[in-house]
Parts: sequence; C-alpha cells; structure tokens
Amino acid sequence: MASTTQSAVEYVRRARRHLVNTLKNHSVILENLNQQGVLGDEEVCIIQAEGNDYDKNRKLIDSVTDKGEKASYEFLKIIDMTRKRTHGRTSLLPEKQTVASAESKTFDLHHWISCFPFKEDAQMGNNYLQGPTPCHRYQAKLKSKAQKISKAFWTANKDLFEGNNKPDLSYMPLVLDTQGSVSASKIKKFKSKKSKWGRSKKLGTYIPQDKADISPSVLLKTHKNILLVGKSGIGKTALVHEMLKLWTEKDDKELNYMFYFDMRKISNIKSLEELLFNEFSEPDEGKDEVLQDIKNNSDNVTLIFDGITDLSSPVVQKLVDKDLLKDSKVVLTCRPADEDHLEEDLPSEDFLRVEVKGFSEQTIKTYISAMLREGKERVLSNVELLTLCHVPMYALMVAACFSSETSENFQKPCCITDIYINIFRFCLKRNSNTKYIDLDTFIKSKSEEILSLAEVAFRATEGKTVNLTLRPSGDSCVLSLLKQLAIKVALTKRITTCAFLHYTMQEFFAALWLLKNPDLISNVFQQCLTEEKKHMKHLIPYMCRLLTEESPSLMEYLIPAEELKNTSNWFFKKVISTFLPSLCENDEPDTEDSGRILFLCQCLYESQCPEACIDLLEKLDYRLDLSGESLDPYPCCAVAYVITQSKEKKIWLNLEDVTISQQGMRPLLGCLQKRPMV
Ligand SMILES: Nc1ncnc2c1ncn2[C@@H]1O[C@H](COP(=O)(O)OP(=O)(O)OP(=O)(O)O)[C@@H](O)[C@H]1O
Repeated sequence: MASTTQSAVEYVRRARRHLVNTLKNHSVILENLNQQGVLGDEEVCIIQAEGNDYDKNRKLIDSVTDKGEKASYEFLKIIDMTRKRTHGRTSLLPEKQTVASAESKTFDLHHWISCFPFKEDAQMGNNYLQGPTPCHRYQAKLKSKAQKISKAFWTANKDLFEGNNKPDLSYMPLVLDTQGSVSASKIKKFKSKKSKWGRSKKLGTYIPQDKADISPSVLLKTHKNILLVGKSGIGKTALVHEMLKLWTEKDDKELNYMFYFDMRKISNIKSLEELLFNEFSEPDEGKDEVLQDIKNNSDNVTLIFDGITDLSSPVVQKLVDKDLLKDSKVVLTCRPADEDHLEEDLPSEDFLRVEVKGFSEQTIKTYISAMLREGKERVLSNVELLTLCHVPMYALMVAACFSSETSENFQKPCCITDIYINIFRFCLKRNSNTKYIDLDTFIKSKSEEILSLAEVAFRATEGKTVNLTLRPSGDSCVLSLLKQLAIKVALTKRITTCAFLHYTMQEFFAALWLLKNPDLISNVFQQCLTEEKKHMKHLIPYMCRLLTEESPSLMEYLIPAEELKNTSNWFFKKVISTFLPSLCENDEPDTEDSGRILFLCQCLYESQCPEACIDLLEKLDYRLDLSGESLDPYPCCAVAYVITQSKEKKIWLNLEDVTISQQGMRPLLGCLQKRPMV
C-alpha cells in the first residue's frame, strides 16, 4: 500500500460534494474497482441499481471511503488513470491547462486529481480498464482485423514468386517528404537538364533522396490529420498498413480505435455506424455502448481512407470536416491528380501533407539484395532497372521476374522487356478493380487506349520530352501507369500534364507504337545513327522482344499476329545491318561504334531468336571483338546467349582490356567452357 502524507479517505471526503456531481462513466470506475478487488460483484450491482448519476456517484464514493484508506487510494488511482476518457479530453498543451484551471471557478477534476501526491509506482496504470469491457474487446477485435488485412496485403503478391523462391514481403522504409507540394517542377527540371546530362544521370533523378525525419511511427503518433500523396504503386497503401501494424503491436493500455477503408471498394455509406461496423468490423457485444464510446472519445479514433478520389460520400465528408467524431484523426491517401479535387473540399491547414516518394537508392539495394540473393547484381548494375525500382511496385516486379528465372517451372532467361510487360499487366490487373479478371480479354478490350498511350509515348520520345500530350479519353486503368498533375492556369482553368513514372516505361510504349506502324521503323533506325536522335536506339531492344511470341503475352491483343510476323521477317536483318559497325553506312568510327556489338547482342538476347544470332555471327565472320568494353552482368548474359547459339563453328572472341564484373563472369565462363573458342 502506498504511504503518502496525504490521507486518501480525507482527500476524497473533502471533495465529495463536487465528485457526486462531476464523476462520469461509473461503469468503467466500477469495473476497475471490481477488478482490483475493492468492490465485490454484489456491491457493484447495488450501486448500478441506483436511479440516477447523482445517486450512483454518492453511493460509490461512500462505499469506497467506508472501506478505508487502501480502497480510497485505489479509487483515486482509477480516477487518475481513466480521467481522460471518463472526464473529457485534457488539453494537449500544458500551458492551456494551467490557464483554464486558474480561470475556472468551478471544480476542475483534472486539476484536483493531479494535486494528489501519489506514490511513485512502477505498476501504476498497468492494470486499469480505460473503458467498458465491450469497448476493450472491440479494440482487440479491430487489432486482430488490422493484423489480418496487413498480412493479406503482403501475402497477396507472394504468388508472383514461384515455388520455393517466395520471399517474405514486408515494409521497407519509404522516402517521405513533408515539404511543399507535388508540382510540375519535377517535370520541368527533368526537361531543362536533359540536354546537359547523360542518360545515367537523368535516370538517377528519379531516385528520391533519403529524408530520415519522418517514419510510419511518427505518423502514427502525431495528432494531426494526414494527407498522403503519391503516384500509383509508390507505397501509400503499404505505408498505412505499416501504421496499422505498428498500432496492433503497441501494448499500451490505451483504449483507442483504428479503422481502415479501401475507398476503391466502398460506396453508398449512409451512416457512421454503417461505415465503422458494416464496412470494417462489428462489435460482438455492446454495439451501442461501443459506438457511444467512439463518439464520446473521438480523440482516440483514427480513420484511414485509402485511395480516396473525392469527398462525394457525405459521411466521409462529415468525418473529414469533423462534423462527426470531432477530435478524431483522419488519414487520407490519394494520387497527385486526385489531390486537386480533394483540395477544394479539404480544410487543408488541418492536414499534414506527406508526399510518398518511393524507395531511396539504399532501400532499393537492400530490397533487391533481400529478394534476389543471386541475381541482384544484374539489377543493381543496370541503371535503367536500378532507377526503375524507386517505384516499389516496379521493384516488386523486377524481383519477381528475376526470381522466376531460377524457378523449376520457368528456367528461362529474364529479358528486360519481360519485366515491362509484366509491370504493365500487373498494373492493369490491380487497377481494374475486379478481383477475378481474365487479363488477356481485358487487354484486348483496352487495346485502343493502350495504343493511343503508345502513340503519345512515341511522340514524346521523338521530341525528347517526358511531358505527354494526352487525349482526354484515356482510360483510368491504363493511366495508372502515369503520374498526372493538374495545374491551375487560370481561375477556372486547369490543364493536366502527364508523365510515365519512369522514362524507360515511356520508351517501352514508344517501341510498341513503332511495331504498330512498321512503316516508321526504317526511318527511326536511320535517326538512331544521328547525334540528334540517337536516343531512339533505346526503343529497339524492346521491339526485339515484343516481336516474338513468347509469354507473357501482350502484343497479340494489340496487333494482328500476321502483321507482327511480316515485320519480324525483315526486322532482325535490318537491325543487324543498321548497327553492325562494318556494315553501317557511316564508316567513320565514332564513340558509339565500340558499343554496337554489345548493343546487338542485347537486342538478340531480348529477342531470344537463335536464327538472328547466327545471322549476326555470320556477318561478323564469327569474330566478336569486345576489346576495351566494360561488361556488366546483363551484357555478359547477352554475349553468352549469342555465343551459345553457334553450335559448331569456332568463335574468335577478343576480350583484351575488357572489364568484367564478378557476376558477369559466370554466364560468360559457362558458355566459353561449352563452345569451341579461339
Ligand atoms: N514500403 C514498401 N516496402 C516493400 N514493398 C512495398 C512498399 N511499398 C510498396 N511496396 C510494394 O509495392 C506494391 C504497391 O504498393 P502500394 O499498393 O502501397 O501502392 P499505392 O501507392 O497504394 O498505389 P495506388 O495509388 O495504385 O493504390 C505493394 O503491393 C508492395 O508489394
């Protein structure tokens, strides 16, 4: 028992006349007194049977003080530990509390209880119920539901990985930015610097810089409302699920509630009760009591609305406006284009705006290393793939594609283009809002939109820009590949600018458009040899793969097979004749020449076309001169693939002054051992 100089009995008795009028929520106080053994079941029933609050309080206080010092001390501790919930919200700012207390001439229970000299007690508060039992049970139910949906979120994508290669997917740190707004500045910056910077540097600008100041646990702790803004697949849902998970792991005794709503799945909500209990989780007992507790203690309620596009639901609008649950915390996630609609209806000064920017370079490395123990260098040494992985969803697909390479079911090399096809298919699927979808039929039905996006991508790539001029009819599923920004240009006028989340995605779509329009190809090939348009060369490896009939399928739903066949009949010969140094019309050796054999190997690796490889080797007279090259793992695989296609002929390979990365050695040595070489 505590030894204080102040008698607890006296302290309670002196305040009796105030307490009988002020004490609220007897049920919680009684439950705690019962749980601590101060009052027996019968005594509790007798007090509860009293007619009104005044009588209940009177009976409660007298029963406790009659029991003496220990019981009264316990009573005071219970009031102290539960006062926030049972007696209204204390101000979060101490100075306000003092001012309020000083000004108040009436009895201030918070002030009164804080003046009692409690003994320092390590256990204090650990075993007290903060609210009625049904509420605690409901909180436990919400936590278990939150755990379940978080687990479902992370396991949903496990199927992308084959057999024994399934990794444990979980939250990795995201770059979160609380400064300013998403703006066109990013696009403009990219555009203005492009002429000066090389490809690697330009692609490097996609990776966000680490900012360690904000994290899911900080976002969980803050009392502010939060608006999480970010591109599709950048990690907004992952972030709110991490907040949910952290909440479920907190073992503090605070009675609080956290609700998660996937706004893509709910509509037509008529009441708060329907939203909380029907859409998320229903209490097993004391439904009214729980709802009352939620309403009375809304400062203990967090509501997450994930993937919100507008505030057309009156219930959600009222919650955001705090007409309902006035002290609750609201967390919204949206894409940048939807922020514009929301802004008009949001009390913006009340929201902490956080931009979700994706993975930093360090996180990409950690993520890819964890997912691909063996093939990680193939990704990390390739600037296109490394920077592509700043979008976590793309990182997931990159990892899944490379891991399938070693799975027993597939065992086929991972072409870079396959990653893009898979990303595209995956994006369509997750944005189609249908759980069971025949993706191939769906692609067929969207072919017009897809090809129109491809055309826009081609025009932009030709014009060396990342800003897309979209036709207004774009389908929202297809548009999820883009970041859209609505820019206010006049009082009532907004224009929407779009860009792919990564430039290589734009190149992939531009390649698709060229295959749809084979008449343009020869001209583009010639452009590739000029200084002004040499960047168009990056479309060719994608075209090589898109022309072949391998799965995952895409092209057959966009372009008739016959057309593709006609193109592929001449395409590979044309690629070789255009880019082979000795054959190309421009015989002057330029800096590009040295990389041409490698480039062709990469094209043929993407095509997985043995005949084209033999054609190339014949044209080269089976002499591959790679002297002076620097071979990262991907080019090594490409060279190894081409060499492997020559079954009988001896190959002369010049590797003088070649730098080969450690991971590149394996495929190259593997093929050198098997083939006749000079
Ligand atoms: N922080 C992260 N750590 C690990 N993986 C992540 C992370 N964030 C996202 N991912 C992966 O990327 C996928 C897509 O992320 P998420 O669903 O969170 O995107 P989003 O921003 O909510 O996109 P949308 O606007 O399209 O709903 C996830 O399923 C997950 O596999």
